[in-house]
Amino acid sequence: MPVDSEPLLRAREVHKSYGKRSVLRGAELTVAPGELVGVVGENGAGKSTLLKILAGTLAPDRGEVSLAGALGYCPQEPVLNAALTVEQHLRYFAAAHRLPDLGRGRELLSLLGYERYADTAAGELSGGTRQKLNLTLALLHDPGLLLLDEPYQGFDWETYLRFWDLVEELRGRGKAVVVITHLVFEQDRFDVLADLVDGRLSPREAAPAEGGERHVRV
Ligand SMILES: Nc1ncnc2c1ncn2[C@@H]1O[C@H](COP(=O)(O)OP(=O)(O)OP(=O)(O)O)[C@@H](O)[C@H]1O
Repeated sequence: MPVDSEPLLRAREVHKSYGKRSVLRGAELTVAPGELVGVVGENGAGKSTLLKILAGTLAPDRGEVSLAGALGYCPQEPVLNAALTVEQHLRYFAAAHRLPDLGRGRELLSLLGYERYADTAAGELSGGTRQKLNLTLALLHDPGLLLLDEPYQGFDWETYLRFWDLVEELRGRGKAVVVITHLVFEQDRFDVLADLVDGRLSPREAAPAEGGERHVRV
């Protein structure tokens, strides 16, 4: 993706405190179409807080976040209705997004390998399958930007690999993906690793894109 393409996300000078605990102190991030950004940092560094602010579910004390286009957000804790089945969740979210049909939802069920749970209530799903539903709902309306807070927690290995295939497919269509990750071994998948230290993001070495330069614009 050319470095001068219009960003899908731009966060400037984001500050956030919980009481006296100052968590974010001027975090900045810019994400371009097709980019895959990993947010890393110690436990408690403020990664989830940052993602909530980027997603608009938490207000910053100060700073600015601008988004271009539709957003998909997968929070760490699935926000599901225990009494509704997987299929009912798809219907509910498809209606909220005014989608014409459940085609994409069914495709994601198949891609993530949990079609057999379509008629199971969310409250009866395993943790990993609940997470698959969480991810499906974030992806349902085919957003341009995805914010994923440790999206593969509880995934078995095959699903984990399918998840990354899905991310590559999204990137191939110009979608940008921001993922909070703890897994050191997967960090060479990212274009940019944004390390959250002392409330600010700084670029960390990530694997160079094959045959080309890498654009680090944190
Ligand atoms: N609602 C809240 N009220 C008070 N303090 C909070 C709240 N949410 C988070 N914190 C505190 O803010 C800090 C950052 O939390 P956050 O969950 O954003 O970190 P994180 O980097 O995502 O952590 P982890 O890697 O453990 O998931 C922590 O010290 C946490 O205890």
